[in-house]
Amino acid sequence: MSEEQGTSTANGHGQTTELKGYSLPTDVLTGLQEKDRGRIPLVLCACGSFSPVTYLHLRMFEMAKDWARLHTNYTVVGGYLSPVGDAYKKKGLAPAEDRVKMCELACSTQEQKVRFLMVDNWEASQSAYQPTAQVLDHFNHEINTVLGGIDDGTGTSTKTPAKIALLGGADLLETFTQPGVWSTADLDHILTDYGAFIIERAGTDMADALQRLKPEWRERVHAIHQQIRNDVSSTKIRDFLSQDMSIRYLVPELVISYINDHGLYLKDGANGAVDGTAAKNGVVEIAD
Ligand SMILES: Nc1ncnc2c1ncn2[C@@H]1O[C@H](COP(=O)(O)OP(=O)(O)OP(=O)(O)O)[C@@H](O)[C@H]1O
Ligand SMILES: O=C(O)c1ccc[n+]([C@@H]2O[C@H](COP(=O)([O-])O)[C@@H](O)[C@H]2O)c1
Repeated sequence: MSEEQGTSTANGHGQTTELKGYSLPTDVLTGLQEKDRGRIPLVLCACGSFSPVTYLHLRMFEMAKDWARLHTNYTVVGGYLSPVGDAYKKKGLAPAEDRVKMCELACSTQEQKVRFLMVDNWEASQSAYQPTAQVLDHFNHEINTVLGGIDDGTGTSTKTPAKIALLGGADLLETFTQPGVWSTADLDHILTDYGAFIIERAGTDMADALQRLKPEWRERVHAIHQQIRNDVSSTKIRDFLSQDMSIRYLVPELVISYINDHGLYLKDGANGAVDGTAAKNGVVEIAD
């Protein structure tokens, strides 16, 4: 994790802390290729707990990438997992440092030639909770202002602005209309200025969730059906771990090793770590 600098700035939502030495990872952010001429570069940003990251989290990017290529004028040039910070305090949340590390290990399993996924630790490193609108503003700033955009593929080093969009599952979409969860101003900003790519999820009626949105927001949502359904969830993974059941082929092998080495998700029965504290260093507390 990056070291905090001590200065903090308020930017209309909450506090963000400037992180000393922070820079957005861009190692596998690609430029537009010759074949993409005329298309708009798209950067997908998935915000979530990732406690732990699963193969479905990685697969969401593949589904959205295919969908964008087949049904839109966008081309995905990069994807970011942005694990939420410890201040989120959701049940089952392992420490942010561990969740970032597990996401990095998961991304390291990508095949060299087709790599486009990265992990950004900016959100996870903040001591204050960062609303998703603010996280998307962060990505927009880093990619379109700091980097100046994406190489447009003309061979002239000219850059073109990238579209930044939120990537998530249908359960996230469902929360958009649940009272008291999101601020209307934030949703308006997220959907009007960025847009969302939403993956169908078992247990959520995506059509109904879409119908509940204001029409002007609905048209900013790309709703993607899972053609091969995968119902894995981090909750189920934590559940399996707490019962000493196998999670092999649901979670990348390197992530499984990390969980075992750090004794994560063994505490408090089915829901694993509570309030951001995981059972660490093999010290296991069994719930009654
Ligand atoms: N099986 C799935 N199908 C579709 N979307 C998914 C699936 N698993 C996770 N997602 C989406 O991935 C994003 C980040 O996931 P998150 O970390 O919240 O995982 P989760 O499995 O929902 O976690 P938990 O079980 O701890 O609530 C969310 O937008 C979520 O909707
Ligand atoms: O910004 C908001 O107001 C907001 C409201 C609800 C959820 N979110 C984000 O949505 C993500 C939900 O993750 P999870 O694991 O709780 O499904 C997480 O990144 C939260 O920060 C964000």
